[in-house]
Order: sequence, then C-alpha cells, then structure tokens
Amino acid sequence: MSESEQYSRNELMDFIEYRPLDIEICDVTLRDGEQTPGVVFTKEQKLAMASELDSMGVEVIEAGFPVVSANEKETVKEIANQGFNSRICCLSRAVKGDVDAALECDVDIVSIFIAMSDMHLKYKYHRSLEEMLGCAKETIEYATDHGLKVRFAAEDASRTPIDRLKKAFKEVENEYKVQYLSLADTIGILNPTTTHYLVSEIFKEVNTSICIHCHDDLGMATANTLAAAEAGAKQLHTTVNAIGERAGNASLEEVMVALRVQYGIDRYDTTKLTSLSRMVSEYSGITPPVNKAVVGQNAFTHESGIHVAAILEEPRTYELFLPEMVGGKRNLVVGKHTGTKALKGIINSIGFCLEREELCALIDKVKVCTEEKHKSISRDQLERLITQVRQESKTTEKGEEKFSI
Ligand SMILES: CC(=O)SCCNC(=O)CCNC(=O)[C@H](O)C(C)(C)COP(=O)(O)OP(=O)(O)OC[C@H]1O[C@@H](n2cnc3c(N)ncnc32)[C@H](O)[C@@H]1OP(=O)(O)O
Ligand SMILES: O=C(O)CCC(=O)C(=O)O
Repeated sequence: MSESEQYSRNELMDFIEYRPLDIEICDVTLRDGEQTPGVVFTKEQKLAMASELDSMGVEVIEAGFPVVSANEKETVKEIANQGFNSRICCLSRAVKGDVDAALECDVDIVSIFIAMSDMHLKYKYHRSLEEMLGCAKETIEYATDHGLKVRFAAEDASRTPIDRLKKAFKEVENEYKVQYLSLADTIGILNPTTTHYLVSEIFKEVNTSICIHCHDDLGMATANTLAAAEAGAKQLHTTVNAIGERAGNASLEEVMVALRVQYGIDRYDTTKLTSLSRMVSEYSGITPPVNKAVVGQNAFTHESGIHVAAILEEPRTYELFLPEMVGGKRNLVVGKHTGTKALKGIINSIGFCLEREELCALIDKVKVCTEEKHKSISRDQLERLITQVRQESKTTEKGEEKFSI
C-alpha cells in the first residue's frame, strides 16, 4: 500500500516555513516512564520493551538510572549488552559515583544532568550556579576520560534564563567533547511557540546536537516536541503511552505517527505501536484513556451513521491514517447514532441480509435499546435483534411483540 493510501498528508505543511527535520528518537519509557508513581518494571519486562523499541528503529533507548538500585544497574547492563542497533543511554547526576555506575553498565551514552534555574538551585541543591556547573564539568570530564559519550542535560531548562543556558552550553561545548546538549521542559511549562523560540535561540548558539525532553502538564508535550524538531532539535524524547512523571512525557506513538504524516519520516516501523502500547500498559498497570491518540481503544472505533456509511466506502473519509499503519484494528459499533446505510453494511459484513422494512425496524429497535441501556449494542445483542425483526416481519398479523436484549 502506498503512503498516500495509508494516511492523509497535511498539505498545509507546504505553506509553512520550517527547518527540514534531522531527527532521531530517544525513548525514555524505561527511565522517565518508570518514574511514574507506582510503576516498577522487572528486568524481563524492560528487556522485552527495549527489544521492541530496537526492532522499530528507535535510535536511542534510555534504559534507566543505574544508581537507583542494584537491580536497576544489572538491568541497564543487560540491555546494553544485547547487541541492539539502538544505542543505550542511562541517566547520571553530576556525581562521579553515578558515572562509575554507568561505566559498569557498558552503556553507549551517559546523560549527565543538572538544573540551572534559580528555583532548583535555591530549593533543591542549596548551591550556587557556579558550584553546580563546576560539578557538571568535572563529571563530564570524568565520563569522557573514561570513554563514555556524554549528553549534558539542562533539567528545568524552560525556567532557566536563556542567556545562562547559552553560556553554560557554550562553555561545556568548548571545553569538552559532548555528543548532545539537552533541554528539558521538566515541569511542562512550554507551549509550541516558546519551545520553538528556546530551541532556535540555542541552535543559533551551539554546534552540538540538541535534545528536547517535554512533559505533558499542559497537554502540549507532543506539539512542543515537534515544534522543537522544526526549530532544529535533533533528539526527541518520548515514552510509550506518554507515561512518566506527573502528566507524563511526549508520547512515542504520537510523535512517531506525526513524524510520518506531517513530515514524511517513514523509517520507523509504526506497525508495532499498538502491540507495544498494550505491552507497556500491561507492565505498567496503566491503561491509556479510550480516546488516547493512536493507541486508545477508540482510536479507530466509529458509531455515527454518517461516518460509518462513508468509512464503508473509503476509511480515509474519517480516519487520518489506517489502523493497519499502527497495528490497530477498525471497530464499527452499532448504537444510538447508527444510520441505515451503516447498519446495512455492518450486518452484511457479519453475514446477514435484511429487506428494507426489516432494516428500518431494526434501526428503531437499536435506538430504543441503546437509549434505554445508555450504551451501544454488542454483536450478540445485534444478532438477537435481527432474529426478532425477522420473526416479527413473518408474523406481522399477530401484532407487535415485545423485544428484549
Ligand atoms: C527530572 C528528573 O527526572 S531527575 C531524575 C529523577 N529520578 C530519580 O530521582 C530516580 C529515583 N531516585 C532515587 O532512587 C534516589 O533519589 C537516588 C538513588 C537517585 C539518590 O538517593 P539518595 O542518595 O538517597 O539522595 P536523595 O534522593 O535523598 O537526594 C538527592 C541528592 O542528589 C542531589 N542531586 C540531585 N540532582 C543532582 C544532580 N543533577 N547533580 C548532582 N547532585 C544532584 C541532591 O541535591 C541531593 O543531594 P544531598 O543528599 O546532598 O541533599
Ligand atoms: O533532559 C533530559 O535528558 C532528562 C531530564 C528530565 O528527565 C526532566 O527534566 O524531566
């Protein structure tokens, strides 16, 4: 199936000026995703998720934060030694002991983070900017001296004065060999416009690849991540099902599908998104809302008569992309909003054929039932109603019979 048969391209993109995207995905489900309160993945679960992410073509997997526990360290090490194509990254404070733990794990990249916002310096570290940046530099030097590739991450970057960020990034870039400079919207304060501004300003200043790490406190994490990519960010951080601290992170499934339908980036195997979402849902104990984009139970479920009638002819009338593109399934539901054309198509698809009058009688019964029970009709219930309608049409002289489902 060609790309255009699988989704509708957003043609308005042709009128928008933006920097051509040069991106990679770093999925942080195993680290920030596991920071979701109450979530604890086993080693086997982390290995299984990492294996799926690798097979989809995700370039970087943030496997964990080794100093958190002995088991965490062992898990990160095992993931790093799987021989995945994805590069494996882990988190580290600006503390040499954290880098030692990363070294024991054989990771490709260590992400050394500090916050430089007044809020975090004053209330979290109780230390000056100079002291914290000094710790970060020493730790970066230690990591690079020991052969690790380094991402220097500015936690709470979105509340850090932009000139302070620029100065710190330039110093680090000039003094050490770092692979990435990361901007974290730790409390999810940004919107797409301010994300674009922040990334553009940093992009003008530095030569190192920029990462963007967005949280969803205002429901804008995916939009902000894409705005960052348009402004020049290279590495986009995501989690499956958008899990993560508080309201979660930018969702892998949304970012990956948006990259494809908005920007034509089709190198990731999006057909695994639904099964990966189910896997993460089972392992984390967190089911995405039914109306969650891409992987929610309703993402390809339709009831309205006008929609279903059109979908039966051409699904793209009411679907931005086909369920097959993300490994999902279309579900046509019979309910209060079902119309005659839709009902005919649905019952034909399950092997029934009714006369016009019978169909009208069936629609009436469907509407009464769904309004009485305040829910849609199951396949079994539908078949029972069809049987009733057929019996009634054969015995009309006996008068109306009461139906029940
Ligand atoms: C935005 C983010 O997502 S950051 C990552 C958040 N993730 C986690 O916190 C993972 C789970 N955390 C843990 O298991 C533990 O907190 C550990 C193992 C990391 C540390 O545990 P502890 O040694 O008991 O320290 P504790 O959690 O009490 O305090 C954190 C210490 O790290 C310091 N710290 C925090 N961030 C940094 C940093 N980036 N660089 C250097 N030090 C830091 C704090 O100032 C504090 O130092 P203090 O003990 O001198 O006051
Ligand atoms: O920027 C990063 O790589 C991580 C920082 C982070 O997890 C956060 O600030 O929420």
